[in-house]
Parts: sequence; C-alpha cells; structure tokens
Amino acid sequence: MSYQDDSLALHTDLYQINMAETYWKDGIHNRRAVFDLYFRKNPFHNGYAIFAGLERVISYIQNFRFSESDLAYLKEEAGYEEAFLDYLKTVGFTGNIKSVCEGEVVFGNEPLLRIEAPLAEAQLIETALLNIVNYQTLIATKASRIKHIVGDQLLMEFGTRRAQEIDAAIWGTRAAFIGGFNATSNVRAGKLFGIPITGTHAHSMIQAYRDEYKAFTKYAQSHKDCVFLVDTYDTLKSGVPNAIKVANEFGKRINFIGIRLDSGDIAYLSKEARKMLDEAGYPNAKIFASNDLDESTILSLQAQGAKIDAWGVGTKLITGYDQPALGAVYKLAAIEDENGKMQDTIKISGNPEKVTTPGMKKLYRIVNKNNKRAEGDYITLEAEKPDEEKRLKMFHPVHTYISKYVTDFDAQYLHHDIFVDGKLVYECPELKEIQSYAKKQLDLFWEEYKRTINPEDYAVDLSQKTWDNKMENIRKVRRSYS
Ligand SMILES: Nc1ncnc2c1ncn2[C@@H]1O[C@H](COP(=O)(O)OP(=O)(O)OP(=O)(O)O)[C@@H](O)[C@H]1O
Ligand SMILES: O=P(O)(O)OC[C@H]1O[C@H](OP(=O)(O)OP(=O)(O)O)[C@H](O)[C@@H]1O
Ligand SMILES: O=C(O)c1cccnc1
Repeated sequence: MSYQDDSLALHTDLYQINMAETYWKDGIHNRRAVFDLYFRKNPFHNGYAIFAGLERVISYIQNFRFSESDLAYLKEEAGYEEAFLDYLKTVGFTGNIKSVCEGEVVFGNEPLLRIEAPLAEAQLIETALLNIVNYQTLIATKASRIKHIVGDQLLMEFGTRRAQEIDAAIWGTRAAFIGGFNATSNVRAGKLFGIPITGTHAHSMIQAYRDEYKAFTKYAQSHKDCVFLVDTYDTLKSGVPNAIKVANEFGKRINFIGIRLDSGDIAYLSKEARKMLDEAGYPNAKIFASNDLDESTILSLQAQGAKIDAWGVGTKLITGYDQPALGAVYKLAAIEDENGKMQDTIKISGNPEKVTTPGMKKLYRIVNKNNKRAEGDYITLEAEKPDEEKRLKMFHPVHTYISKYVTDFDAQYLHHDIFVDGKLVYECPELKEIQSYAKKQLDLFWEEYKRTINPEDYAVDLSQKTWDNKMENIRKVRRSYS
C-alpha cells in the first residue's frame, strides 16, 4: 500500500505516541524537556567513534508533521480520540537541538545531540533520531577503522548488494565516505552525495562470453579504463596472462589500470601477480583486492607482504558485521515542573555506568596548547565556562581516584546550534568537508587511542559540578523511596 502523503512522523514506536497522549491528557505535553542522545561504549572495541547522521536528522526534523493519512491511520488502528488527533495535527518541531557535527570524533557517554523541546515533541522524535544516528555512526566508525589500516591506499565501498536494504546502502555509503572511504560502487550514492563512483566488472561477464580472453577484449573495446577481474578460472595460469595479453594488444588504446583478485590466497596470488605484471612491463598496473575484507584481514594481508594497491570492501563494512548495533540511547535529563522551573531527572541502575547524568549539559574537548593533542573530553553543566578557567581537575566519572589537573589548555566547545525555536540555524557542510574534518579531528589524538586492537581508553570526564549534581540527584531519589 502506498500513500501520496506518507511522512516519517509515524516512523516511531507506538509507545512514544501513547506517552504523548498521556502528557496531552494531563496537560503537560508542552513542558520543556531536555533529552541527551548518546551511546555508552565505542563500537568494535575501537578507541573512538565517528559521528554521522546529522544531515538526515535535520531533514527528518524539518519535515516532521503528521499527514492526513497518518492521522487517519492512527484513528482507525489505534483508536486515539479526535481531540488528541487534532493536537497531533498541529505538532511540528518547535524546540532546540544542539549537536556535535558530522565527522566529529566522539566517545561513549558523550551527549552527541541535546534536544530541548516540549515534552511530547521531544518524545515523538526519539525513535527516528536513534535509528538514524545509531546506524550512520556505526558505519562511519567501521569505515574509519578500515581507513586507519589502509592508510593512503584507495579504499572503495562495494557493499550495496549485501546491505540491509536500500536506505542502509545509501546512508551507509555516505557514512563510509565520512569515515575515510574514497569512492563507492553505488551510482545513486554518487549522484545524491557527490561521492566519486568507481567500478570494475563481475565474473558474470567472463561467464557470459564463456572465454576469459574474449571477455577482457570486449571490455577493452568498450572502455578506456580497464581493471580485469582475473580469478574466474585460474588466477595465475589464465587470468593474469590474459589480462597482460589484452593490455599488450591494446597498448595505448586503453589505460590498463590493473587487475582485481576476488578469491584464493590473496597474499600469495598478489605477490605472484605483481611479479608477472612487472616482468611484462606493467609496474604501474595496480592490484585490487576484494572478498569479505575488513580491517583484520587487511592487516593480516599487509603483515604477509601482500602486494595490494586498492581495496574493495562490502559486506563487513556496510552491515557493521562484527557489531550490528551501536546501542545509542535517548535519556531524559531535565523537565520543567508545574512552576515553570527546570528540574533534573535521573535514571538509576545497578550498573554505575548506566546511571544517567542529570541536567542541561555541554561537551568540551580539552586540548593541550603545547602539543595540540586532546587530553580528554569534559562534560559540564550549562552555566559552566571551562574555556575561562586556568586549571581543570579531570577525573574518571566512576573510578574517581583516577584524576589529573590540566593547565595551558584550550576548551573546545563541541556542540553546535542546529535548531533554535524550531528553526534551522545550521548550514550542513559539503560531504567532502565533513570527511576532511573527521581526518583533521583524528589528528588531535595520540596513536594509542586510534590503534584498532586494544586501544587506550580516552578520558570522558564530568566536571566537579556535574558530578556533584549527579550524586545529589542519586541521594534525592534514594531518600524518596527509603
Ligand atoms: N592470505 C590471506 N590471509 C588471510 N586472509 C585471507 C588471505 N587470502 C584471502 N583471505 C580472506 O579469507 C577469506 C576466504 O574466503 P572464502 O572462504 O570465501 O574463500 P575464497 O578464496 O573466496 O573462495 P571462493 O572461490 O569460494 O570465493 C576471505 O575473507 C579473504 O578475504
Ligand atoms: O566481499 P565483499 O566485501 O562483500 O565485497 C563485495 C563483493 O561483491 C562481489 O562479489 P559477488 O560474489 O556478489 O559478485 P561477483 O560475481 O561479481 O564476484 C565482489 O566480487 C566482492 O567480492
Ligand atoms: O566494481 C566492482 O569491482 C564491484 C562492485 C560491487 C561489488 N563488488 C565489486
């Protein structure tokens, strides 16, 4: 069934609408509420994550409205009363959103987005915001891990055919570019986002001609740039010799860019193929590799001395193969009371790392002025101004005895105003700029935080006031039930 006026407003969990109904009936739906969106642990055991998803969040918020068919559906299927549906008809986003920018290097427990809005509105947008940020940040981070291993070599995104459906392929490709991929095989992602497109050819082309030499020849007759896939029958006995033969025959009529290996022992085959290409007079012909690659196989291939110049990565990138979800959450940090005063709220948990941090918070990166490296991230309450302080005490938010004093620092405020009173006040940078920003931000961090295996923990600390406020809130809640 398709609807002409379909919207994303119903792209939410039913319980959000049910809660909005409760608030509306009770007359508290317009009370000011503050929610934080954050994940708890860096994905893939990585030392950091790369934030992505803001552009789509912006478009979602701008178009956040229940359409006629949405309301008709809610009436029919969920039986909401007419007056509540009349209210939903008026709902749009009228609040404030602050966010770190796309490409930012972020860590567990940092408020990535801060939503300050009428309670019902803030609740209704939760699911979509989590859906967008969870996936895109996960894939941008996976991409960044792979990029870290590959360095300056060409890194191509090949994942569309294996992605969890069309949206995941498209937005995953964009996230992969933010994380450092150079190009994609997805032509629509190229069109939509300006990502460079790239492509070789498949085994089916060799099979279609039932003759490898003929297939390469036909491809060379129809394309200037040629990368021949050499593993359909036998890489070293048939594929590479046929590629060389066609390159010799066509000479300057083609750009013999190289060959692609897609099965077998890539380390061994690449070394042998390299020798054959060099001996045939093609030292500049590149060897592309693909086939279920990820950062660990690439690292292993590098350690084995594989002679690969360009990497095509699909399944294990676009599906976030070894960790399918980032686990970001959206938690209430403060709510307006009946007297119009903001009151902090807290969610207690037996696990200290899951206790929420109450209050309107800001996120800073403390950068050492001398070596220009990040010392740690620092979460403060709204009124604090760490950029005006000379000396900061930074301590672990759970194991508080782990502490240090920093002086001679820049406190870089990481939140940007995105929406103010429902109006978009932020201009999204070009995708290329976001990619460069991510690269530049990563330079702030010591290599110890960036290695893909067993990285050091980077400090994400609460200011003394934020910590004291959290403890006070815990005490208050305890008093209320003991
Ligand atoms: N030298 C190597 N060291 C480590 N991993 C490798 C090496 N060569 C290939 N790999 C990886 O090992 C896996 C082998 O995949 P698979 O079992 O599908 O075999 P295959 O060679 O691709 O066979 P098929 O012809 O079925 O595609 C892939 O993930 C590939 O990237
Ligand atoms: O392995 P991934 O990282 O997911 O990269 C994408 C894969 O998609 C293609 O294989 P496929 O078997 O789908 O088609 P082909 O016949 O062209 O090899 C390509 O040859 C890669 O192996
Ligand atoms: O262009 C390629 O080589 C390609 C594209 C998608 C998937 N696998 C390979």
